[in-house]
Formats: sequence, C-alpha cells, structure tokens
Amino acid sequence: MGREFIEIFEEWAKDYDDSVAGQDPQYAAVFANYEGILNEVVALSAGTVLEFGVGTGNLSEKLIHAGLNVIGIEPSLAMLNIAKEKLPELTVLEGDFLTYPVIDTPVNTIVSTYAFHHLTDDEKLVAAKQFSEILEDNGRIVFGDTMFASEIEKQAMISDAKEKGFFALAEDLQREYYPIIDTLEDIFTTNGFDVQFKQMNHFVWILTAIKNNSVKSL
Ligand SMILES: C[S@@+](CC[C@H](N)C(=O)[O-])C[C@H]1O[C@@H](n2cnc3c(N)ncnc32)[C@H](O)[C@@H]1O
Repeated sequence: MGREFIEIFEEWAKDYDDSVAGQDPQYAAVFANYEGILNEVVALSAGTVLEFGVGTGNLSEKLIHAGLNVIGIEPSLAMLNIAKEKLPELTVLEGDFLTYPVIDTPVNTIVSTYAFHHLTDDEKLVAAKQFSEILEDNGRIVFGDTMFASEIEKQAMISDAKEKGFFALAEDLQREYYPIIDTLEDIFTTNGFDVQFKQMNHFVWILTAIKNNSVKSL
C-alpha cells in the first residue's frame, strides 16, 4: 500500500537533513527553497493538522511553532525515531497515506511534503476519498511535492538529469509515481475538492485542495 520505497528511507534517514540542505548535488534542485516550501505549507494550514510522511520532522517543527496541533504519520521507523528525538512533543504514529490508526480528533488540514508521489495514481485516488471522509467541512489538503505540468516536461527533466550525470535522480524520477498536474487535479475534484497549484522550484509545486462536498461520480 505505497510502502514499496520504505527501505530507501530506512537507509536515507541519517543523512536526510544534509540532503534537504542541498549537500547532495543530484537533489539540490529538488530541495531548492526547501525552507520556503515548508513555510508556505504552514501558512496555508489551520487548526488540527494531520501530517503524512513526516520524515525527520522538519515540517512538523514549523507547524508546532506556528501554534498548530499536529498529528504525524510515518511508515519508516528510522525516520520516525529521528522525528521523535528532535520533537518529543510531537505525536507521531506508525502508518502511511492509506493505512493509519483511527484519528479521533476532528482534522482541519492534511499536509505532506515530498511524499505523496509514493502512491500510484490509483492509490492517490483512494487516499483522496479517505481524506475527504476525515476532513471537517471546509477542511483542506496542502501538499508540496514533485509533479510535472505534462508528460513531455517530465521526460525532459529525466533527460536533463541524465545529461548532467545525475543518474540516481533520473532513476528516482522513473521509479516512483511523480504525477502530472492534470491527473492530480482530476483525482481531487472527483473527490469533492477545489484545487489550486503553485510552483515553488523546478520540481516542486504546492497543491491546495479545499473540500467543497460536491463529490462527483467517475
Ligand atoms: C522525501 S521524505 C520527506 C520527509 C519530510 N516530509 C520532508 O518534507 O522533509 C519522504 C517521506 O515519506 C515517507 N513515505 C514513504 N512512503 C510513504 C507512504 N506510502 N505513506 C506515507 N509516507 C510515506 C518516507 O518514509 C519519508 O519519511
């Protein structure tokens, strides 16, 4: 259920904060403006926030400092342990986008950064339906992640990575389920959300999906 990449994160956890700081040249463009991306997600969040794929807790930390009530979900125990060590006050539960403990608090915002692409498009559709069910009326989803304006642009970015000798990045872009923006728009509008996108760097956009309760049939 979208957990096929967890081994990568078990390995990456100890160096992950170096990568987001731009120290891995292959991922420098992906993590360009990382702090600004997290800050934008925080600025769009309100109330009780459910965060998926907390990783080492960098977004969680900013959400907590903004005075928000955060419940984190993370499938990699190596990542989860670092987040807990950094933020003993954070509630972080073992789970993933599709399978997680029952949340018995009303949720106003669902956030995630650099993680939703671990679900296939079919799984993203299932997840969007579940998000709609757990969000309060007028609740919202705010996701920052790599996505592409078109399949042509995605293929061009993969070719560009190969030309630069960034073979790990090129492989990652082909291995995981980085979506096309129109596909994401369909997934969320189908499940009763109004959707907007904002580009934050060459790879990452922020998707904001506000629940409007008009669920359409496929
Ligand atoms: C690239 S890291 C991003 C961490 C953090 N959100 C950030 O912005 O720095 C991706 C995170 O998503 C988690 N992840 C992988 N598959 C997932 C899934 N199916 N559901 C939720 N989280 C997942 C990984 O374990 C990892 O912690």
